[in-house]
Amino acid sequence: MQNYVLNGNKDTSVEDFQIRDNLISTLKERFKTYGYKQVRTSTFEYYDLYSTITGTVSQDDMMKVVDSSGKVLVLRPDVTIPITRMISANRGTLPADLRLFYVLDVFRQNQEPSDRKETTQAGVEFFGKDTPENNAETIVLAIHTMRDLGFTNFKLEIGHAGLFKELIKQTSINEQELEQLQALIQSKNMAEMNPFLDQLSIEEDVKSAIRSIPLLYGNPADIIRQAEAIIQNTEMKNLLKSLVDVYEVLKDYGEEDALVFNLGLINNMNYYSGIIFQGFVEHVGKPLLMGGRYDNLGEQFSSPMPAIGFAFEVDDLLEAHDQEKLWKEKNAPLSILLEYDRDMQRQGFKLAFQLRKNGWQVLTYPSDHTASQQTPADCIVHYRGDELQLEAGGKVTTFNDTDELTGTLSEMGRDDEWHV
Ligand SMILES: N[C@@H](Cc1c[nH]c[nH+]1)C(=O)O
Repeated sequence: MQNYVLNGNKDTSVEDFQIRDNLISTLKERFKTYGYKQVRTSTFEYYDLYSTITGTVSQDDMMKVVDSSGKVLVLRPDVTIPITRMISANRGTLPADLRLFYVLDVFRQNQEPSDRKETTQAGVEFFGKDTPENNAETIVLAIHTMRDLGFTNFKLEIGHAGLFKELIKQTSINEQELEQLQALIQSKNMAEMNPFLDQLSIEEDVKSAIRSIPLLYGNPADIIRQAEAIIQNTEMKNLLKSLVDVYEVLKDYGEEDALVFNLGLINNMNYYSGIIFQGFVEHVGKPLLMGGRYDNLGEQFSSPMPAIGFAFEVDDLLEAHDQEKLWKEKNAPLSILLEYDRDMQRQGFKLAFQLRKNGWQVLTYPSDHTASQQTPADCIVHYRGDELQLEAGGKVTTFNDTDELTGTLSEMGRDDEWHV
């Protein structure tokens, strides 16, 4: 029989959803503490939005649909672009900094058929000037959130989209060669990169600067020193200086240990114009978060809109995390089975209402129900004509009134270790 399961499809079970939900709450709470407010953009967008602007998702990667009038639409392939469009169209020039976050599904057709086509991104976009403080604050938020998620062994790699672009300006290589070169740098494939560069007509010192780019990886202080050797002009000098400035601010946040400079870092999106970064966890080969400055994207809509942002890949975070328990048990409300005698039904429902007001999960059953139908719970409350009893941890306690019962349940609810 056909199983109708799409390649790369992932349904989410009750348990997985709980873990996912806790993870997302953790992200959202942290974003809010840095002043971010949640927004949402439409799932459907005009294909033209992505086909006419530069620095966007590759057209082959977009999932297309046709509406009833024959217009080609795409399922949201990126969030940064529509948010920038939305802000740029509504705000003209920004009167003040604007910090927005989102938790949204992103649809991309990957080369590998087994890859997910639908992923969830939890990200932030900070519309504000390119200053070391703004950039450092955004990076610190990424680090802070990684810590909240319980990751200890992670690194934030920092690079600059402009440095490489500036080097490329010194050459006359075409679009296709550039793509090839970027892929080689990204995979640090020196064995193929050297012969590839040799067959291009590029000046020797620029060539050797490009060659050293993938090697510029490591401790920020060391890399800053080494990078000076590849500087070709004042523009590049200023770009490097801007990275140093951000690094200096990050030191005051006390976060230098989480940082690595990677000047060979190339982010998939082409809209980045300045500092870029990615977050990695030990033993996981792909970045769990990526972001950077994209100061020129707004210009393609109505107005210039300097901005920086990043997004976590929620599905990858879930896979990477080996401490699922941490998320699973956090915030799980106390679950109560309330069994009432049929002639006490009205009072039973009233009690259930009171208990739910405390945020507990309450399931009600008449006391003559079949026990095998019962959903397991942390404890059982028996409400009989003359008695109010709590059955928990193998013990039965009798109460005089519902307030007394609620008091005991509150104590239990606070105790994380508590189980039936
Ligand atoms: N939209 C980027 C991440 C990002 C958010 N803000 C800036 N960059 C991506 O999908 O890779």
